[in-house]
Amino acid sequence: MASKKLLTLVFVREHDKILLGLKKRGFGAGKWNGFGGKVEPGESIAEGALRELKEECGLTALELRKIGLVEFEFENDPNLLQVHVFDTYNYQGQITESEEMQPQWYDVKDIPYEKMWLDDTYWYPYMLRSEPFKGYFLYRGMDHIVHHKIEKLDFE
Ligand SMILES: CSc1nc2ncnc(N)c2[nH]1
Repeated sequence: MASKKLLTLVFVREHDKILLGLKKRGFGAGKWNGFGGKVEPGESIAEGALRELKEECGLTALELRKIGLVEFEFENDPNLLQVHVFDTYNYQGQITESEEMQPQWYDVKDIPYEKMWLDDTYWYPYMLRSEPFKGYFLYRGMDHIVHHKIEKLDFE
């Protein structure tokens, strides 16, 4: 029976910069990524996004914008990961390294895609242009995309 796991991903933005975190342990360790994680029982997806952002880098988003949705499946694995992607330009707090993540600002021209998930190069351009999108990626192992699709959405 396939199961759907709800996850969040938040990108903190300045004009031409993006805050990424180097994952220090667990799934995706060693890769740069946005901030996020599992949505816990009893919290909304947005509440989960806010909680993970605060836990992982110390920032509180005062305004979260829904930017997209990315779904992942792995061959021979019944779990579907559904990642809800947000960005924020309006936040407060002190950027703080956590046990999970080492935060660092990047110029959007210098995003280290070679040290990130393969799928990022397909959908970051939509996210960076604030163009709502939906993507789907089927992985074989961790380093090979068998099939993908991506489309623009017209969110409200
Ligand atoms: C291959 S599965 C996957 N999980 C992810 N989490 C966050 N950002 C990604 N690009 C991810 N890809």
